[in-house]
Amino acid sequence: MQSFISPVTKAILVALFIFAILLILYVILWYICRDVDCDHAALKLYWLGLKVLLNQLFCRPFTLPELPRQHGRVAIVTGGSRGIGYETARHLARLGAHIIIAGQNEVEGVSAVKRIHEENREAKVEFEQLDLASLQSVRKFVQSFKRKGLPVHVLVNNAGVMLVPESCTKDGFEHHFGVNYLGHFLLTLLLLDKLKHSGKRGSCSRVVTLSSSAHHAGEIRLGDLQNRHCYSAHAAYCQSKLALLLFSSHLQQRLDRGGFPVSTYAVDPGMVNTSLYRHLTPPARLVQRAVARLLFRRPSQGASTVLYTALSPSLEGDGGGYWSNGHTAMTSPNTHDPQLQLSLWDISSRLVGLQEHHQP
Ligand SMILES: NC(=O)c1ccc[n+]([C@@H]2O[C@H](COP(=O)([O-])OP(=O)(O)OC[C@H]3O[C@@H](n4cnc5c(N)ncnc54)[C@H](O)[C@@H]3O)[C@@H](O)[C@H]2O)c1
Repeated sequence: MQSFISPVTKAILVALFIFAILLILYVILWYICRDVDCDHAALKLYWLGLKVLLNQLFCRPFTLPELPRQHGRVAIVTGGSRGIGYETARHLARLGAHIIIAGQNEVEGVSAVKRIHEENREAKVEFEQLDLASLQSVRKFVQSFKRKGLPVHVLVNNAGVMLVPESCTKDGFEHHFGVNYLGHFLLTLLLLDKLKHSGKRGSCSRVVTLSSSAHHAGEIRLGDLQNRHCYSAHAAYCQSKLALLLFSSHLQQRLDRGGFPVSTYAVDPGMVNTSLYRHLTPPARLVQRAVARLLFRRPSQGASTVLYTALSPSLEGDGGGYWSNGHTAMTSPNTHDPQLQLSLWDISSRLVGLQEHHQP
């Protein structure tokens, strides 16, 4: 049968249809966010999530190439007892590395160690207590690790929380800022002498930090890092992920200036089906659960770019970047602002009470 609609009219109708769908989705998001929003942070985060999901629908997940055996090498994975961190630790253990799972929940940590041992009797894996919501706990973890006399070749700053209700860490910092960012800032800098001594030219030790595409919706307000002006858990999460990205990039510049054999990588694991989403508002959680099985990545897929940046010889000496789905990815423009990086670094050092000699 002959069609009466010309190709141009067809294209216009398709474009109008897509526009209408996007408009409807935007209005739904706006409705879901209306009670929790502040400076449209929630709306921006969910809109971003929608774009990432569409991208994941059409883009194949990155397939991890074969990675070298890791015998004699030591890796620390924060929050390695579940989700992306667990899959990262499991894979590293399979490759023969000695793994320290660092987490705040001992029961979960011990169970993760047991599961890895069940799969691989030879695995060298242990759990160590680390609560990133307490600077004292971070310092205690580093002291206890240093007493073991082990080197550290890979540090994976993986642990994180998202959209927890408004609360403070033991040191009085906003929870996302304190756990996701400041805790890892202090941990990395306290371990830096170990990382410097464990790496060598041609085989740098590596710091892999889990950021997120959510950083695109983030803003660093140097005068209000605790988000006290107008609190939104959404804005706080996005800010913490942007701060991690600025930290990772600035740390690489400092290490390069000192000629130290340590490389840093910031990673977006994609949207992965883990317990990270448990604090979403009820309507958003309902939608997330409905689409998660179909569109979200599995934790092992989320861990693949983490493992790639942590271990791939092809990335040797190629630090300082932001990686997603096995490739370098675009960051938000303010990530490259050197003054912002430096100011954030100085403020963070002061907040965690870091001595000069710990800074590269
Ligand atoms: N899941 C995703 O879609 C996604 C997307 C982008 C970025 N990320 C990032 O990936 C990382 C891992 O997240 P996930 O999806 O596996 O989530 P998850 O909730 O499964 O795991 C988070 C881990 O962090 C640990 N943790 C939380 N608070 C801690 C604290 N105070 N001290 C020590 N450990 C603590 C938890 O115990 C857990 O092991 C996070 O940094 C997250 O922001 C995840």
